[in-house]
Amino acid sequence: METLEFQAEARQLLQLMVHSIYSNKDIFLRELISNASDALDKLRLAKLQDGLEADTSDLHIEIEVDAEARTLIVRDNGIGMTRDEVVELIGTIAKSGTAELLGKLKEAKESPELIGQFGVGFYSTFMVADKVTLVTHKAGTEGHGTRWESAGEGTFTIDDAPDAPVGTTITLHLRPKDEDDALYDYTDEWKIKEIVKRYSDFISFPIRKGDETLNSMKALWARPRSEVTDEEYHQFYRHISHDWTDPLEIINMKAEGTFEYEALLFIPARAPHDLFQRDARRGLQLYVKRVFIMDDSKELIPDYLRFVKGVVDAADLSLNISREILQQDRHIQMIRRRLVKKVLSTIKDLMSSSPEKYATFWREFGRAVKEGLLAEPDNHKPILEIASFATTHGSEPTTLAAYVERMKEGQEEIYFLTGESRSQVENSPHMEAFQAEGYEVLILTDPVDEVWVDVVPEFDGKKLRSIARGTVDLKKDEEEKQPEGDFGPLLGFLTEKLDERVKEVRLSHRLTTSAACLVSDADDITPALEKMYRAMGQEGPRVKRILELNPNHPLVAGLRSAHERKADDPALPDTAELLYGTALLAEGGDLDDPARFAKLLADRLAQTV
Ligand SMILES: Nc1ncnc2c1ncn2[C@@H]1O[C@H](COP(=O)(O)OP(=O)(O)OP(=O)(O)O)[C@@H](O)[C@H]1O
Repeated sequence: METLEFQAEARQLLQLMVHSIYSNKDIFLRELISNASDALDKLRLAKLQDGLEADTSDLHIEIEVDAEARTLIVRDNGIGMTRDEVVELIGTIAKSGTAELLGKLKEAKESPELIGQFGVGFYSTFMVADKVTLVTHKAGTEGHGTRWESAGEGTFTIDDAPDAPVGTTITLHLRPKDEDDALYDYTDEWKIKEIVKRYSDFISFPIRKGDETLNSMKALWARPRSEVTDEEYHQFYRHISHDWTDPLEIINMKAEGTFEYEALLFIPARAPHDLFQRDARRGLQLYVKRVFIMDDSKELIPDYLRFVKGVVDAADLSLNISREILQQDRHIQMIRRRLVKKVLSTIKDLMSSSPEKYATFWREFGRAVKEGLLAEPDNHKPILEIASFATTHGSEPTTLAAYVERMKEGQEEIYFLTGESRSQVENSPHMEAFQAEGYEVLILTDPVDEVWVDVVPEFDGKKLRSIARGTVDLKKDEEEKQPEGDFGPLLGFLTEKLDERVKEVRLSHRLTTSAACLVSDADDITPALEKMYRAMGQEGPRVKRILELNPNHPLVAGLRSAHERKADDPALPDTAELLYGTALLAEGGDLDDPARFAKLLADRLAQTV
């Protein structure tokens, strides 16, 4: 027999379990049944796909209690574990995010939703037991099995188990019952029945106690929606998603005819902590004729809808289907298209039927959904229809349809400005004329916004237009206040002086109070995008922008007269640089040489005091 130590993080998590932070301790049984069900799925699959020799004629889960000895046993005849697997899977928790979870748990005392998000699984047994024994024998291995035992403190023991049958048996040595602490008598037959019915009814293998089968085993996705309670759906959602919070929306689909499939999808109520982590688990579960085939099937749902959870059960696929074949399978691609369509239309329906749910959805997942504008050009329309954006119109986000409805007479384009934050965008000089003239501007501050706006040309026939690009002329029909004097020579002079930084200096129609601003040419990439490419390691040529001057600003008017009086005034090039630097700072940009700018400014200020 060997005594081993739990890994540090596992130990901390166990501590939390022993000193029970959960108010609901019943769920330990759900976790054990869930693991057993997975093990049964795996055995059936190993036989089917890898030709493992195993008896799968009576796959089941068995529960046994002994009131006197105060033990509860959960047994399965599934895949089992090797000794190494036991040590690794049960003794360590190298799951990503565990450290983060522990940090958060320390702050919040009662936080089942946090635990649910990470799934402590097997360790939850220590809420109700002061000793846990696990005996297991891996299918397909000769010789003895393995016995693992722990009191949930620092260590566990591991030993040979000579006569262990294939599968896993877990014995809980129950703590004394303490109903004030929601610790019930888990040897009580009624309690066991109640828990199984509530949490595990849909499990597709029989859960037996004595001669009785406690669960109905009905595949939830095959039952008509009207016959399934929300509670049943929610438990199933937990089983497949390990998310404690109830889902926001449930989607049933059934296709008959040439290619039959059923799907049960869930839109979660909040984003998982790893939504934007590349290595996160994603994808749906794939079944073929009620037989579990694989988890995390990415082929069934595009990346931008990676938060959708659920099951697809296809009738006409081969049980031997591999991931490689899935990727090319025509039927799978068709199912995927239908699922996308259904998810998008469900969200669209939410917008009118339940605006609150929609708002939650967009807050949690909008950033991911917008990636779809890049990935699926064919779906621009349905994606834009369910999108909403911050706007200068008010503090609530707006849909594009609502924006279009509010467009001023004569306005033909949808205006937007990208930036790092709402306040930066709102205070940008580019905004001035639009605000002064009462045009609504969308405020786009997610990194993905910089990118999709380049590939989406229009919505509802209206062009999407960055107000920091190209020329603007908001007062087409009105008589414009003509600036006094001829700016030609000054503009020529500045264009030459600032040649390394800008491609042109011209007069602006978009400024009302600022002296100057920088704009991109209509077809050039924006500085933010340039920065993103650089951050990804792609060096490109720096794209020069255009400096626009406000002819009605005293500084610009003064500059014009100064240049007129004395074109070779040595102070003028410095002023040009200051003007450029100020414009860059105003939009939140970075100066190339801040020290030089500060010196120029200080020298200039010194002359005025
Ligand atoms: N009855 C069992 N038969 C075979 N393997 C098991 C069994 N119970 C647990 N395991 C193995 O131990 C691993 C850890 O189990 P645990 O319940 O701690 O986490 P999990 O099931 O992976 O995660 P979650 O609880 O979030 O589903 C499982 O992934 C599985 O590989």
